[in-house]
Amino acid sequence: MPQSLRLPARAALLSRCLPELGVPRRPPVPPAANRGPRSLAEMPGPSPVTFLYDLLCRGGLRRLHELQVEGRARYGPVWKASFGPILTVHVAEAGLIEQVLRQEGDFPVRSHLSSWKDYRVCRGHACGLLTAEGEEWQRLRRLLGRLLLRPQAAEGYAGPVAGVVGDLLRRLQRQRDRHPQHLVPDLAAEFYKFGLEGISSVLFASRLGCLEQEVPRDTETFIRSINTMFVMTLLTMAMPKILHRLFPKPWQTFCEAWDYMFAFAKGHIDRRVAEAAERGGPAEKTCLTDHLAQEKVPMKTIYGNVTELLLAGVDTISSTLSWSLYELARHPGVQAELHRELAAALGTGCGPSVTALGRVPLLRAVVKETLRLYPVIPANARVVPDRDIRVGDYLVPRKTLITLCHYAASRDGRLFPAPDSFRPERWLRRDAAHHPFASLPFGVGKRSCVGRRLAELEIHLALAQILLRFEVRPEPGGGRVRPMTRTLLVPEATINLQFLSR
Ligand code: HEM
Repeated sequence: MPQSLRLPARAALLSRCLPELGVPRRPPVPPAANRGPRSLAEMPGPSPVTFLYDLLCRGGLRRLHELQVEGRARYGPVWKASFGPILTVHVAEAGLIEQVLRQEGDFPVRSHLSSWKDYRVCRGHACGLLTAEGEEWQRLRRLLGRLLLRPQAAEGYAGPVAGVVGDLLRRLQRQRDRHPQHLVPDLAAEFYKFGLEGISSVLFASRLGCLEQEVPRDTETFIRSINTMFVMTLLTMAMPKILHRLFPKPWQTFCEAWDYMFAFAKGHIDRRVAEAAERGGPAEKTCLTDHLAQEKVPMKTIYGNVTELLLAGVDTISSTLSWSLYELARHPGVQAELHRELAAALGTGCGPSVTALGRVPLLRAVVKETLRLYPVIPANARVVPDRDIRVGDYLVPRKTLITLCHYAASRDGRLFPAPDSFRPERWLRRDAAHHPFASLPFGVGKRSCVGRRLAELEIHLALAQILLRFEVRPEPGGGRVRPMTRTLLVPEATINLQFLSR
């Protein structure tokens, strides 16, 4: 690894503390020796027909993450492919992902061809932080960054989140007590409910009852709508718009799922705002909706943002928790060591605090390793709208969609020996091969995940409490569960684990 690719320690520390500052400045990657850049026409890649064949006949959209690995093996770290009507340049190597992200500019654009944005335009909804662009995005980002990303802000949510973790434990206990083998079936479904309850406690300071014995029907429908919307996202993007008229079902289903999510969020926001108006003063417990209302953010903008935050806080948390426990169950040695460290740092009896969890680096390493193997967002994207950019040996024309293949990059054997193995210890002693852009589950820089601190808080608190209370084991006779792409990377089959009391 060239020295220039390693982050100076202080810059790395600064970027971790202040992700808002953007991608840390480092010298640009030097051009290939004695050669001008190649054009897009010279870039290798499958023909549209081959790509379509791969998609439709070899496992479809669910295998998109594997196609990243195959693409890199076949064409090298940069290749082009047409995804339906969209031509996209795939970049599947840490150094080149870094090169793209360093050129993303002041207002990074994730994608200019998004069915999510089309839906908002179609229904007249405001964009939230996920879908907004330009100065509108920057205004929202400053505001939400202050309310979610500052360490003190996220720690302020520890109380409500700990309450939700308590409910999760009671629910897991009930589920495993019901089963003769102490199995909790379909863990991801349990953690969807936890994710939704957790993010709602932060957004509305109220509880939805997702973790009660009887789950309210509207929360079940909300979770189903998220699933449907994600399944339809790739399909609606891959279909040229003209086909929406000929085969209206996918676009209709996609819109109905969003309609439900917007209506669900609006109901909760309106209730919260009405309660505040009735009280005529600040509530005892404030929440993000209160903060946005106090900042005089227009209601339409609050609806747009809260809907997107609700959505962003469900699958991401569920997938990460499910895979973490799945891998810990398959690696009893790591689980035993983590349990030992948690018990030593937190003692038994009292619940873990954020400060105490900071004394368990293995917990953080387990989550990082889980997200390296199963990045919830297996492929991200960037578009540089106003200039051509250099990517490796190529000059990529402005406005080209660039797919950042994080799944392939984080399973690159040159940077992660035994790349398909779960080895959390690799994060405890970083070796010379460490590259800061090789595993970027939360992204990096100005447009990185605004919910990162909240997500880590939820995941760390939940894992610590679960492991202090239970030993998790694989389902007796259960097979290997692989990931699949459903826009996000999720388990292909249900993850069922045994929960044995400690
Ligand atoms: C394990 C959990 C999570 C993972 C792995 C994750 C990952 C990501 C990634 C990769 C991005 C895109 C970054 C980029 O384009 O550079 C992102 C953006 C975002 N995430 Fe998360 N996320 C998680 C949890 C959450 C939670 C709990 C929330 C809600 C509070 C959230 C809210 C958002 C928002 C609003 C954005 C858009 C930020 C922007 O465009 O400025 N995420 N997330």
